[in-house]
Amino acid sequence: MKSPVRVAITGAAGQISYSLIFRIAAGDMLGPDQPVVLQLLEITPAMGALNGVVMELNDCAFPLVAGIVATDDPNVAFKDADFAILVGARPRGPGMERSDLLQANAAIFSVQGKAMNAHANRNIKVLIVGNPANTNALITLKNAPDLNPRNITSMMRLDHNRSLSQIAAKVGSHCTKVEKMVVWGNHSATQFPDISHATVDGKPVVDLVDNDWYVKEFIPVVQQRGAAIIKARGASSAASAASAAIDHMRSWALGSSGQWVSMGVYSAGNSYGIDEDIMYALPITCENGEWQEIKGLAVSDFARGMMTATEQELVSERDAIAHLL
Ligand SMILES: NC(=O)c1ccc[n+]([C@@H]2O[C@H](COP(=O)([O-])OP(=O)(O)OC[C@H]3O[C@@H](n4cnc5c(N)ncnc54)[C@H](O)[C@@H]3O)[C@@H](O)[C@H]2O)c1
Ligand SMILES: O=C(O)C[C@H](O)C(=O)O
Repeated sequence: MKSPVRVAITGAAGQISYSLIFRIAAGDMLGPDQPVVLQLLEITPAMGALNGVVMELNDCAFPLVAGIVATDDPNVAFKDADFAILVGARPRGPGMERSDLLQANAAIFSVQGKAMNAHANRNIKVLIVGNPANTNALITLKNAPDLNPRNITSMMRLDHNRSLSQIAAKVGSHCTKVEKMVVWGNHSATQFPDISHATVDGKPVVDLVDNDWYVKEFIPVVQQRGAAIIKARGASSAASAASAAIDHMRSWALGSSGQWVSMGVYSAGNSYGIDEDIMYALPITCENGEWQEIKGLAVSDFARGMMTATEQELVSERDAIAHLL
């Protein structure tokens, strides 16, 4: 057995965490030989509910759980953390504009960025899930100047996985046969799920589907999938979001075995001419605990238009919270 690593999770009494924490505890994220200390953060009014989650975790008697910390203090939650998954965020309330949502979350993520900067392991791997995830990640990064910006990422893996499954269903294959999918940009309705490089069983997807399906069905379905789940379930995606967070962290920590994944990363130095001060999802491979951008992919005029639209949205989100950076 390895020595335990510390995994901080925020929003730990919420619905995503109710799936996420138990799967981490079962070894799905870091492997069956990696014990974990779970460091769970909630707001003070939710500490009772968090206590219930801790009771259930104890009742599972997970072999890999080496300790549990439940707290409403970010300085305690992030202490020596090796991994952090920031799920807790302020949801949009009635009458709230997108800019109000950005401001409310800016307050949360600046406090948490500062706490990680002060207390976390210097090599901490951070994933932001709480929406608006990319811009929350940018705020976190700006408030953690002593951490390597490469160690702060935002979640696009749910969009990536949704894309794999839509393509597999369309061509009558399995999602494990779909490779080289890329989702660019923001985790929002402007995201660009790009099939130009994708293959199924090695065959180009663009040869297997028609362009009308790609532009008029596939792209809008993936862009709007979060809203469709909310409509169907009466609540936003939770188990699938947790599963994507597990996939993101596992690929990053243990490697993606040459597979392409989509991750929201700090855009400095990107090879696609994207604004260099946003969190933008790029095509990525992971090896030895590091992510690498896949550089130099061909970009058609159509793709460039889509990549620019989602870039512009991220720039305007950054502008809306610029005074807080
Ligand atoms: N990036 C993605 O792909 C993706 C997918 C699905 C959902 N989401 C987002 O994830 C977030 C969480 O979703 P959920 O369904 O679990 O919501 P939820 O409301 O069930 O849980 C959120 C939890 O966060 C807690 N919280 C709020 N502020 C906090 C703070 N400052 N510190 C610690 N905890 C805090 C709340 O008390 C609550 O328990 C939402 O913002 C949602 O939009 C993102
Ligand atoms: O919470 C949402 O708005 C949707 C969520 O981000 C999702 O993609 O399922």
